[in-house]
Parts: sequence; structure tokens; C-alpha cells
Amino acid sequence: MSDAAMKLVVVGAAGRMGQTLIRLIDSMEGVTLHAAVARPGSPFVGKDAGEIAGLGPNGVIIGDDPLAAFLHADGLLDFTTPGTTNEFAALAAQARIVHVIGTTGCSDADNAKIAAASRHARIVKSGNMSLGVNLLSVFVEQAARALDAADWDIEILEMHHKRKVDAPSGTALLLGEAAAKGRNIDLSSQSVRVRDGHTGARETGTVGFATLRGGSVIGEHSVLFAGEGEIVSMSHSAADRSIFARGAIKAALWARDKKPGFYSMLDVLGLSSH
Ligand SMILES: NC(=O)C1=CN([C@@H]2O[C@H](COP(=O)(O)OP(=O)(O)OC[C@H]3O[C@@H](n4cnc5c(N)ncnc54)[C@H](OP(=O)(O)O)[C@@H]3O)[C@@H](O)[C@H]2O)C=CC1
Ligand SMILES: O=C(O)C1=N[C@H](C(=O)O)C[C@H](O)C1
Repeated sequence: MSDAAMKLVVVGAAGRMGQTLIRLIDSMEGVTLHAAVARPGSPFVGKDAGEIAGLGPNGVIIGDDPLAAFLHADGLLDFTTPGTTNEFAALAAQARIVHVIGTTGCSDADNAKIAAASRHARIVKSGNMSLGVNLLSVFVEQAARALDAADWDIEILEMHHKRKVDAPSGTALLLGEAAAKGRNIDLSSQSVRVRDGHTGARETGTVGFATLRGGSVIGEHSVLFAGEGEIVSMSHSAADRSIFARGAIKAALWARDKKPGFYSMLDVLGLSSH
């Protein structure tokens, strides 16, 4: 592996995660901010990325041409929107660079395009890049395997800030997938994502989701295993977005010497069971 600092591009540079990433890259050894990209037409294009992130000027001017930014880079950190991430996955594959994807709310069609790009690019994608949530997902899988579906109902509760646009959160879905793996069921056909009105009694074996939005909450997740007379609950609370940014940068460094492919944070953290 190269000893030179990994040259990273931050896309969505003026966003909540974009700014957090720019601040963290500045404070870390082994990585450098190669370029910063915003949406074409964004008022932040032409501004200094360090200044926007609250660091003071760092000489990296925010651009709107992703391919030019990716050309001499080693990787890109992408917390944007599903459509943008799709587009960038194809460009990253063209540039043969690492693509770390934190964007949530991707449809099956988006995920298929991203998987196609991973034939040429090293892609790490996760609904949550933090160590804590990924460890929690391992525990959830184990608990779901141990606690019989006939006696233990699984409900996943999440709360985020009022500006979040997708639901359930990527993390809630990641935890749901972990529970489904433990139960050996297909989440898409066994999940109840909304309840309203006369719903009838709860169907045994399903995984329920509940979504709360408000204020500035960074990310709260609980998985409840509800039995007769007792509840087992497992939770994660995010106090700072730097936990996601740290995970994303770790993922980029990890993927640097890997073959093209589609990887998860469980692979990065060595928590994968396969
Ligand atoms: N996996 C994880 O660990 C985490 C995932 N996330 C996810 O990351 C995503 C972003 O979250 P957050 O930072 O809070 O959202 P923000 O809305 O603050 O940031 C998204 C940024 O992407 C920019 N953007 C949109 N289109 C383009 C484009 N074509 N080119 C370049 N930039 C573009 C937006 O610009 P503009 O506003 O001008 O449109 C905005 O600045 C969400 O999907 C969120 O769920 C968030 C935290 C952790
Ligand atoms: O939009 C957010 O803010 C977050 N999104 C991710 C998700 O959808 O789970 C991760 C984190 O919870 C913050």
C-alpha cells in the first residue's frame, strides 16, 4: 500500500456531513482533502471549503465538476442524495477510485446501479458508518436468532432531526436486515413500516418500524424484542456526526488496497460473519 496520504474528495461539501468530513480530514494523519464538490448552481460553488466547514481558509475551492475532481483522487466520500450517488458511482468506477457511500434512502434500482459500478470501483456502502451501530447490528442478529419469533416481537424505533428526508432511516433498515438475518426471513416481505387506523392485531414474525422526526436529533435507534411480560431493548445514541465521518474515512483507507467490489462497514470493521 502507498505511504502517501490518501487524496479524498468530499462531495456534498457544504452539507451537514460534508462539513463534518472536511473538518475531520483536516485533523487526521494519512488523508488529505483533494477536492470538494457541491451541486451545480449551489451558492457554495467557488467558496473555500475550509471556510465553509468553519476551519478557516484551506485553499480547496468548492467546484461543481465531479469527474474533474475524481481524476487524480484516490477516493470519494459521498453523503448526498440517491440520484447523485448513482451518478457518482458510475464516475468513480470510470476513475477507478474508492467510493464510500453513506447516502440513505436508495431504492432497489439505485442499489442495482451502485452494485453494477462495483465491478470496477471499490465501494463501501452502509446506512450507518459508526462503530457502535455496526456492533449493535451484530448483537441484534444474535438476539433475533436466540429469541423465538412466536414469542418475541421485533420493533425498531428511530428519531432524527426535522430536516431528514428519508424514512425509515438507513440505520433502522440496517438493523432490520440484521434481525431478519438472525430470523432467516426476508425483511422486505415481513416488515411493517407504517401503522394507521384499524390495523388489526400484530402479525407474528413481522418486524415493525416507527419513525420520529424533530429538532436537531443526530440519530437515536432502539431495537425492542417484546415478549410476554418482558422487553429486551438495545439502543444506540449518536451525539456527534464525527462518528459517521470517522467511520467513512476508516472505510476509505481500508478499501484503498482492496479489489473492486461491494463492501459493508462490517467488512471494514472485521465484524462480518461470512
Ligand atoms: N451512513 C451514515 O453513517 C450517514 C448517512 N447520512 C446520510 O447522508 C445523506 C446526507 O446527509 P446530510 O449531510 O445530513 O444532508 P445535507 O442535505 O446536509 O447534505 C447533502 C448535500 O449534498 C449536496 N448535493 C445534492 N446534490 C448534489 C450534487 N449533484 N453534487 C454535489 N452535491 C450535491 C446537497 O447540496 P444542496 O443542499 O445544494 O442540494 C447538500 O449539501 C443522507 O442520505 C443521510 O441520511 C447522514 C449521516 C450519517
Ligand atoms: O440523515 C441523517 O442525519 C442520518 N442518516 C443515517 C440514517 O439514515 O440512518 C445515519 C444517521 O442516523 C444520521
